[in-house]
Amino acid sequence: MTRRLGGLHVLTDARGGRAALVAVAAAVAAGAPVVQVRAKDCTDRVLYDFATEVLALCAPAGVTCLVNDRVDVALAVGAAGTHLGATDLPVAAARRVAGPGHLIGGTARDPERARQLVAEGADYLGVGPSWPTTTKAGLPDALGPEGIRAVAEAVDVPVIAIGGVTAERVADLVVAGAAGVAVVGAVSAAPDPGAATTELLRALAMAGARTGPPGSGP
Ligand SMILES: Cc1ncc(COP(=O)(O)OP(=O)(O)O)c(N)n1
Ligand SMILES: Cc1nc(C(=O)O)sc1CCOP(=O)(O)O
Ligand SMILES: [Mg+2]
Repeated sequence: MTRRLGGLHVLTDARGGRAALVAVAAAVAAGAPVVQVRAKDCTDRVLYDFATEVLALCAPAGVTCLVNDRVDVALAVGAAGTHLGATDLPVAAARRVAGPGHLIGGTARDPERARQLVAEGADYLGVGPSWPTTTKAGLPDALGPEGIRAVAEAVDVPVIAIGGVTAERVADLVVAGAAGVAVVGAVSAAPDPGAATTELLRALAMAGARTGPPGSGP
C-alpha cells in the first residue's frame, strides 16, 4: 500500500474518546491523507484501544495512520508509523525496534537537529511551532515560515509544519518548503471537522503542496 506523508496530518484530540473518533471519521471522510493518534495521560490499554479504533477508521480509506510517542503501541496495532519527539524514544532506537518498513517521524526545531534526525533514520520531520498555539504548553517561541524554510532547506525528507496552523496560514508554509501541515485544533476542535479538513486540503492544493508519496513529483 502507498503510504502518504505529505499533505495534511490530522492529530487527534489528546483526550481521545468518542468525540475524538467522531472528528477522525469526519476528517477521513473528507480526504485527510494522514491521521496521527495523539492521546495523552491515559493508560497503555486505553491508548491501545483508541489507536485500534482510529486505525479501523483509517485502513479502509487508505489513510496513513501514525501513533505519537509510542512505537510499541504503533507496532501492536499495526499502524504505518510513529512520531517521536525529544522526550520520546530516540529515532535510532525506534528504528532498531521497528525495522526499515515502519515510518518514523521526528520533531525538529532547527536545521542541526533536523539533519541529526534524518541521519538516525527519520522518514519525515514535524517542525514547529510555526505560530503560537494554545494546544500544547511549554513550547519555544514560534519559528514562523522562515524557521520552517531553514529546516526544509537542510534536509531532503518531507517537512510537516505544526503549531497554530490554519487554512489561511498554509500557503506561507508551503512557499517556505513545507510538504504538509499538521493540525490539532484546526480540525479536532472545529465545529465541523469534515468541513475544516476540506478547507485545509483546498488550501494545500491551492498552494501547490506535494501530497503524493515521497518522490512522486509536485
Ligand atoms: C507532525 C508532528 N510534528 C510534531 C509533533 C510534536 O511531537 P512531540 O515533540 O513528541 O510532542 P507531543 O506531540 O508528544 O506533545 C507531532 N506530534 N507531530
Ligand atoms: C503537539 C504540538 N507540537 C508542536 C511542536 O511545535 O512541536 S505544536 C503542537 C500543537 C499543535 O496544535 P494546533 O494545531 O492546535 O496548534
Ligand atoms: Mg511526543
